[in-house]
Amino acid sequence: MELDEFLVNRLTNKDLEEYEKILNKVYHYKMSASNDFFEAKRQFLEDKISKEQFLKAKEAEKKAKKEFLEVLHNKAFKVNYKQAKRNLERHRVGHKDHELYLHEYRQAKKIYYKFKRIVSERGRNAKVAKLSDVAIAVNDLSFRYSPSTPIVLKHVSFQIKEGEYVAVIGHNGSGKSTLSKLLIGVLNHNQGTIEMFGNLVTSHNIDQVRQFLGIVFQNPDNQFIGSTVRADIAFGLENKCVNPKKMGKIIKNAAELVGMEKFLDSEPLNLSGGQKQRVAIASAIALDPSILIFDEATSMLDPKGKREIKEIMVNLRDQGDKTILSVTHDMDEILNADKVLVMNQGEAIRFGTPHEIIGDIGFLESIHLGMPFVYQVQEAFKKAGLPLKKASTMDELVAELWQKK
Ligand SMILES: Nc1ncnc2c1ncn2[C@@H]1O[C@H](COP(=O)(O)OP(=O)(O)OP(=O)(O)O)[C@@H](O)[C@H]1O
Repeated sequence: MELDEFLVNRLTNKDLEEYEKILNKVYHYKMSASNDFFEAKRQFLEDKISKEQFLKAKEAEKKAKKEFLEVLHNKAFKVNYKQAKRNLERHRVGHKDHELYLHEYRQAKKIYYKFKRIVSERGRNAKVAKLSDVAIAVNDLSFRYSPSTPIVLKHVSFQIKEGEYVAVIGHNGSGKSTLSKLLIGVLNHNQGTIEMFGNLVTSHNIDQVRQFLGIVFQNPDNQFIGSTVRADIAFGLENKCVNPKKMGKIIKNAAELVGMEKFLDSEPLNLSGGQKQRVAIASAIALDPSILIFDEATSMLDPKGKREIKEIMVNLRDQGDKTILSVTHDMDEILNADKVLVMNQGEAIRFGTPHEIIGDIGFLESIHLGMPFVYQVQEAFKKAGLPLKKASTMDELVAELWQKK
C-alpha cells in the first residue's frame, strides 16, 4: 500500500475513510497471519509440517505485523494538522485569506482527532488487559468436532483464580485434550464462553489473548526449535521483537528457573527427555506469560524426568504469579495442585481440592481412576488392619511408617 499518498497537505474526510479501510485491511491480515503462525507452530511441534513451512509462516507473521504497525503509526494526519496550524499563523486576522486558512485549520484539527480515535480503538484492540483476577473462566462450554460427530464436551463450567494450580484429570477420551485445545484457541468453541482475565475470547482476539499463555506440550523431542538451548529460548523472544540487548538476561533467568543455566550452549541431541522438557518450560517462561498450560507434559518422561518437571511446576506456583493448568494422567501430580478438575465423558463432574477428590475412593473407582501412590499404601495398610495417620506426601508417609517401626 502507498503510505505516501497520505503525506500530502489538505487531507479530507475522504482520506480518513480511505486510511481507516487500509488500517482495517492490514489489521485483519495481521490477525490471520498470527493465527496461521500459531497453527503452523502446533503442526510443526506435532511433526506434521517441515521446519521450512513453519519458518515461512513465522516470516509471514513478522511481515504482516510490521506492515500493520507502519500503517498504525502513520504521521500524515499529524503533519497535515501542524501544517494547517503553521499556515494559519502566517495568515492572521486581517490577511485577505485568513478565513480560508482558518477553515482549513479547523478541518485538519477535526480530522486529526478522528484519526487519533480510530488508531486508539485499534490500539486498544491490539492489547488485552487484565480486567479480573479470574485467570480462566469457562462457562457452559460445549463442543463437537463436526456436525455429524457426537458432543465431546458438555456444558463445562469452572473458574481458575490467578495464581492457582489446577490439575485436569479424567479417563482416556473424557475430553481433557479437547478442553486444552479450546483454551489455547487451536479449536473454536461451538457453544458457551471462555474468558481470560475478564476478556471474552473470540476468534478476533485469540491472538492477543495468547499473550497470556505459555504452553508446554507432551513430546519433548518435538518442542526444540533452536539448535542450542540458548537459541531455543531466544526464538520466542525474537518473534516477540524483544530488545536484543535485554535478551541475554531474560534467557539466563529463564534457564536458571528450570536449572538449565549450565546447558545454554548444549545441543538438543545431548539432552535427556526431562532436560528438553525443562528447556520447553524455560522457552515458555521467558515470554513471561501469566498462565502456563501443561498438556500432559510429563507423560513421556522417565520417573526422574517426571519428578523434575513436577518440582518446577510446584516452584512456579509457589512464586505466586503464574496460574497453572496441567492436563495429566499422573494421579501423584494432583497432590501438588490447589484444585482438581475431573472430566468424565465430556463433563466436568467434580472441581475441588485434591483431598476432596481423593477422599472419595468410591467416586474415583466409579470413573476408573486410580489413587495416588501415597494413598494406595495407606489403603493397603488399612486393609491389613494397620491404619496409618493420614499422610498426603511421600515424606509424611515415610515419617509415619518410621514411627510405626
Ligand atoms: N479430531 C477429532 N475428531 C472427532 N472426534 C475426536 C477428535 N479428537 C478427539 N475426538 C473425540 O473426542 C473425545 C474426547 O477426546 P480427548 O482427546 O479430548 O480426550 P482425552 O481426555 O484428552 O483423552 P486422552 O487421555 O486419551 O488423551 C473422544 O471421544 C475422542 O474420540
